[in-house]
Amino acid sequence: MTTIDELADRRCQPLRGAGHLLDEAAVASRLAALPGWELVEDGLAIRKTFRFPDYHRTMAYVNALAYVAHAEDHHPDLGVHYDRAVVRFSTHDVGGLSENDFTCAAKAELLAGQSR
Ligand SMILES: C[C@H](O)[C@H](O)[C@H]1CNC2=NC(N)=NC(=O)C2=N1
Repeated sequence: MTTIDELADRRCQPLRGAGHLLDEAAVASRLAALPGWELVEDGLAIRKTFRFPDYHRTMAYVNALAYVAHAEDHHPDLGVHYDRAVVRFSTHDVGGLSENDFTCAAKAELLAGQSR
């Protein structure tokens, strides 16, 4: 079984090409470690909506996540709203889901501090 800590302890790697796509079983085992994350777009991406009490806290989270994304050189698509942030990961250089998406989703999850 994959745990969220195992995922979050990894560092993103530069990946390019469809050879880095994760297969269905690999996606399923990683997704099971990420509470509230769902597979979207026919399995090409994962997504979660994080809810916050107000705009200030939403922005604090989004900015912290941007810092992590910069450090990992792997970037989420973000929907930013008053009381929530919609975080979507997919690896455009690979054309779908790679290890990097789950590494960063786990970091995004622990950063929100809502899963422990
Ligand atoms: C060179 C650099 O590693 C790549 O351009 C990275 C940057 N961030 C990225 N972010 C995401 N989400 N997918 C990518 O394929 C990707 N590629």
